[in-house]
Amino acid sequence: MWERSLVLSAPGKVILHGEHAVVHGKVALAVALDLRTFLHLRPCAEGKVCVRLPGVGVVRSWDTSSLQALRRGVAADFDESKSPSVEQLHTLKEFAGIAAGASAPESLATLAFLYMCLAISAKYGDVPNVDILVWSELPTGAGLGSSAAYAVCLAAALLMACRAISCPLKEGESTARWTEEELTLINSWAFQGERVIHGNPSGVDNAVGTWGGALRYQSGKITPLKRVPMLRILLTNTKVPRSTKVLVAGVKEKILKFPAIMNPVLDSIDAISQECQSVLEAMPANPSPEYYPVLEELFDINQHHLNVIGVGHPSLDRLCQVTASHGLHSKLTGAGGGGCGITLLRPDTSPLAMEAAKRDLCACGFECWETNIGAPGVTLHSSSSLNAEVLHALSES
Ligand SMILES: Nc1ncnc2c1ncn2[C@@H]1O[C@H](COP(=O)(O)OP(=O)(O)OP(=O)(O)O)[C@@H](O)[C@H]1O
Ligand SMILES: C[C@@](O)(CCO)CC(=O)[O-]
Ligand SMILES: [Mg+2]
Repeated sequence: MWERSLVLSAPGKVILHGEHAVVHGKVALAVALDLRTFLHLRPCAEGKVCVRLPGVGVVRSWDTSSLQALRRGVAADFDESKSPSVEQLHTLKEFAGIAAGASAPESLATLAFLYMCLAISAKYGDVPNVDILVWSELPTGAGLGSSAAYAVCLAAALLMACRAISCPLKEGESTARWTEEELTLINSWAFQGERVIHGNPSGVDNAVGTWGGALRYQSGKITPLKRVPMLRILLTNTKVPRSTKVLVAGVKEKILKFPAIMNPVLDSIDAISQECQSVLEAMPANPSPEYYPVLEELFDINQHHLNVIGVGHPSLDRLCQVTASHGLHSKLTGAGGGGCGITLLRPDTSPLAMEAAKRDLCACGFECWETNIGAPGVTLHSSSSLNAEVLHALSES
């Protein structure tokens, strides 16, 4: 029963290779991060739907009856296989008082919630009386899949509230996950949320948010990597804001303008992803340094390609130069244009060298931290299993 208060979470992601190219049918390799978005779901007694999104400054509530009426007005063709239409989004924007061309985080987050709430409930029953709070350990709009983690959490919560999927947490368990079939449904609705936020997503980010681990993604086909070695990755946030939607649209424009020049670059990125996959799958769990030169060279080549397709940024160039001065190799991750970069740490990278690199990166105004990759996908938590920080966020709400 979901009627009690529940907390669920989904991880962010790091794309090792294939960002942008994956939107055009090429291979991407992506891994789940140990930074998560959390959603607290509880029933709202007074016939209301309440949403609080402190990360983007949204506190909204609507009468369930007004959403039900709105749904009747736009619902005819809601389906998880159909893109949200311009007309549907226009109607939802008018209802929520969002300006036509608004692209601010709070507008997109509200629109994605409204779309998913109406579309999911249109398919599975009435608009549920829910109170939803979302908060995140992920920086918003920095290339770590915050939009997908948000959409995956919303999809799982709303599907549970509409009883389209089970509540898998048993008495005495601290965490639980859904069946493959249920995860497939969560993923397909999360993709719709990503469509509202991104325009034309490939689906790789929501796939990682749903399944977690490390995977290869191509045109909707999700293949878990056979073996993933313990990779140490330094994440650096340049703190330069950017929008995935705008960057993805810019790449499309460039491909249309210079197809003979850009398509070979996308093919080369595809080959990089495939080469990287072969290397990773051949590496032992605790790899020795001899595997690293190839991985480092692939980072360097891909970073040049990403600059060619127009998603670089001076802050990312700086990040690469600073780490190179410490013998480390970096590339942007996610949509680029600012946001985050990843630096490959070798097993023989000394703590001293890493501290020196971190100090120089921080001196540029960047924030950096070492991460663990391969985290679990969307998960339901019992309140006793939540860590102190999560409980604190809950008690503040
Ligand atoms: N915690 C959150 N609460 C509500 N909305 C969020 C949250 N995190 C992200 N979003 C939504 O996602 C948008 C950011 O998505 P965007 O795709 O541009 O960046 P990203 O997902 O962090 O990076 P990338 O897509 O490159 O991995 C925000 O504008 C907001 O609408
Ligand atoms: C830039 C992009 O390839 C990754 C964003 O994390 C967009 C997408 O795949 O939807
Ligand atoms: Mg995103």
